Amino acid sequence: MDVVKLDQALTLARQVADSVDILELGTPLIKSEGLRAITAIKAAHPDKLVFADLKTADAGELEAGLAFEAGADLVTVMGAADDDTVRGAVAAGRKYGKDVVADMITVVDDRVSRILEVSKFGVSFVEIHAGLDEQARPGYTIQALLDDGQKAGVPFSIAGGITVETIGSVRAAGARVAVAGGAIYNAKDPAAAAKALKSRAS
Ligand SMILES: O=C([C@H](O)CO)[C@H](O)[C@H](O)COP(=O)(O)O
Repeated sequence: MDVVKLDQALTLARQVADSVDILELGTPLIKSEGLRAITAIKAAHPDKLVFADLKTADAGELEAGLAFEAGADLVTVMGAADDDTVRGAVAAGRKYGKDVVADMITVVDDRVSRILEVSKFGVSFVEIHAGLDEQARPGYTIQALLDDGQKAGVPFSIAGGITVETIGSVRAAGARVAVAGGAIYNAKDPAAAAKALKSRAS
């Protein structure tokens, strides 16, 4: 949910809840509304996994711990961060019994090697991710993300402009989680868009 107001996020979450397993709070939403957004979404949807896309770049244990205290079930730490930042976030995950995901956004050169390194630090999975700015460049496709997921051979999610046309290939590549943002929140009918994505992913 890359909306920036909590009320928008609560509305969106309610619209799509029947079709999603995880509610992910995008980084802009957390920056705009703070950790209270995590608490509010979890309170409204206690049956869903709440994923706080912190994209932590430093102080991994501290930041991940703050999000877990607020109610997050999963948080992201930057895969490009210092090894000890990733390890710190994983330590917080172990303390709270929750999951840490290494977001591989910005890791482009030799991404598979870094995926294999961070996987050894105990993250639950890696997110192979092309951010909104990378997606906006001409010629962008999701294929390079899928190829690296298959090459790495470790649990992974894909984020990078997944659509109803591409979500089947994400599943076929073996992804554990498909993260869909704009395909849902930019749709005229987010509930119908989420339902269509789910039907193509199952
Ligand atoms: O993580 C994301 C981005 O960096 C802004 O927070 C997006 O939520 C993620 O890329 C999924 O959104 P779409 O790419 O629009 O599907």
